[in-house]
Amino acid sequence: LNVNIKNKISVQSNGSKAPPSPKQPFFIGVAGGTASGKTTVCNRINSQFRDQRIVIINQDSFYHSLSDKILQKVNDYNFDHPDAFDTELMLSSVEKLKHGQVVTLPNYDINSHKRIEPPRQVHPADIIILEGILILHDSRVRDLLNMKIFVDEDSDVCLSRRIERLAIERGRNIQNVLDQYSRFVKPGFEDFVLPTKKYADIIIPGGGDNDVAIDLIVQNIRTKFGQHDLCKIYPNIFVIFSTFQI
Ligand SMILES: [N-]=[N+]=N[C@@H]1[C@H](O)[C@@H](CO)O[C@H]1n1ccc(=O)[nH]c1=O
Repeated sequence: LNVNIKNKISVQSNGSKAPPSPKQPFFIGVAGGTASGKTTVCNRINSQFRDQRIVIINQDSFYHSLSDKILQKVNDYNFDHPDAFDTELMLSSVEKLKHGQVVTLPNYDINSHKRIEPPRQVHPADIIILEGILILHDSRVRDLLNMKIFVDEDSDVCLSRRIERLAIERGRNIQNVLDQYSRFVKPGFEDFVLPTKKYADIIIPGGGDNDVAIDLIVQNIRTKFGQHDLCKIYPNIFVIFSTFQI
């Protein structure tokens, strides 16, 4: 075990003398079309980590509240455009979490299209997953992510899931769902979501059903955590090693 630890540290401390900084959260971005399987991917990753604290933050929480004026013509509102989101608030929230601060996130209600009470308190965690159709759109958000995932599902599968979810489960008028899809969701996917695929580190074909992809992602996070945990579990060895080095 000693040899193993020593090797790990020698790999770890490539010339860096200072003991490791307090562990920052590991940020994962999960983007992709609506109903592509993003939430399933997030939940399956979440279920693989019991000894780490994981928080999932939905980009949908950051939708701007709609004024009553816009609400009167909500069918003409484009929820699939980047400007529909309060990205500045999302950025400031992520920055705070990165520095170990507790944040208060808005609680957006998709039925009333408004932020409702109470807001959501989010405490810093070991792994923070940001999930949403346009998570990879803003370069400032991308720069904060340690891992960028794009969930790639066929559009017809996404549409059929969306009809099932919105019309069957939530009782929305199917014509209304199809109109919104052709006016906003499909063009929004092609203009804004699909172009962010090129920024992904990992593209998951078949979304949440892709066991191999999920396992590879979980293993990769574990190795990253391995490094992190080593610092956490053996901090004193780091000090000893760096003393000898000096
Ligand atoms: N319209 N439409 N689709 C958007 C978008 O594709 C999806 C993003 O998760 O949520 C949908 N969305 C978001 C906020 C809202 O108030 N209503 C709504 O339908």
